[in-house]
Amino acid sequence: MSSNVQQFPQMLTVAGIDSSGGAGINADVATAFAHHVYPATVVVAVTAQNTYGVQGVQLLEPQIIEQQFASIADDLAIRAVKTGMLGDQQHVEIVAKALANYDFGPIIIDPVMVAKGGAKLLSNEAVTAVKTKLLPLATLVTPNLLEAQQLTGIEINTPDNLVTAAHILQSLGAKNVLIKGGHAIGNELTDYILLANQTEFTLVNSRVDTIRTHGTGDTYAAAIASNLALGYDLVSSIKQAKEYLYTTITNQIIVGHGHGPLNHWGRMCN
Ligand SMILES: Nc1ncnc2c1ncn2[C@@H]1O[C@H](COP(=O)(O)OP(=O)(O)OP(=O)(O)O)[C@@H](O)[C@H]1O
Ligand SMILES: Cc1ncc(CO)c(N)n1
Repeated sequence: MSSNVQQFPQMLTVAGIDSSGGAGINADVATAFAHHVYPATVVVAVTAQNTYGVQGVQLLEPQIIEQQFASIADDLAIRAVKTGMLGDQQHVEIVAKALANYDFGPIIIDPVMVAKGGAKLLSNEAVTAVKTKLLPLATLVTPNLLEAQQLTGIEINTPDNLVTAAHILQSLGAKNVLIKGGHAIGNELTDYILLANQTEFTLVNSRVDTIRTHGTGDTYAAAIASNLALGYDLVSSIKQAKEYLYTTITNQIIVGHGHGPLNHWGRMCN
């Protein structure tokens, strides 16, 4: 019998595992597969979590995190990397050191701070490390409104403040900035993008009336990283990622009783 050999571009996610399968590394892996991209993983944290909230967090020992990076770098050909939940200052620093050391292609930093139910996924002290160690490495940083406020110290309550915050994130070293609007009030959600060449644009979509939005931020960043691994430029990677995300929100699946996960088969339902 003849065999079939195929090659898929490889991406890497550096984040936490969600036992309920909807966010973190689980969302990233599902997103990569849906894009026909092969996902490698560096596990930084294990969470006991469901659609109601986070019940437990365990950060892994530094040595096994460093070993995961080395194992991947020694063997795979990673074309894009994204980071998610990193936990505390020490782990942010370990990850930043590894990302500076190895060439995994474009670096998407999703500065995950708080889970949907309000549980902290990044300690307060770690915010400084994200600013000083991770943002200078970022090809793209993708904060939500609260994360953008924390990182810049700016209260984002007007479109002007939003633009100011994006420029501050650039001055901290992130080349491109995407501030997500999912936490805004109202039925129209706007993401604001400021590119390295100072071009700016927005992506606007209507809010889907659903509580099943567990893992939206992770999925968005993982879809951008997948598109970059496929060879798309940054702007089309962002736009296509947004479309992918929307299909996962509009085609709902029923898992759990709270903030349920997205539907990564969503594209096949349309
Ligand atoms: N109910 C919704 N309907 C449509 N789009 C949504 C909805 N909720 C979130 N989004 C979109 O998902 C993206 C991520 O939104 P958000 O600002 O909530 O990120 P996040 O807080 O990082 O997500 P997470 O809670 O997974 O960490 C945004 O582009 C936002 O417009
Ligand atoms: C492990 C993990 N990473 C990220 C998030 C944010 O969506 C979460 N809830 N859990």
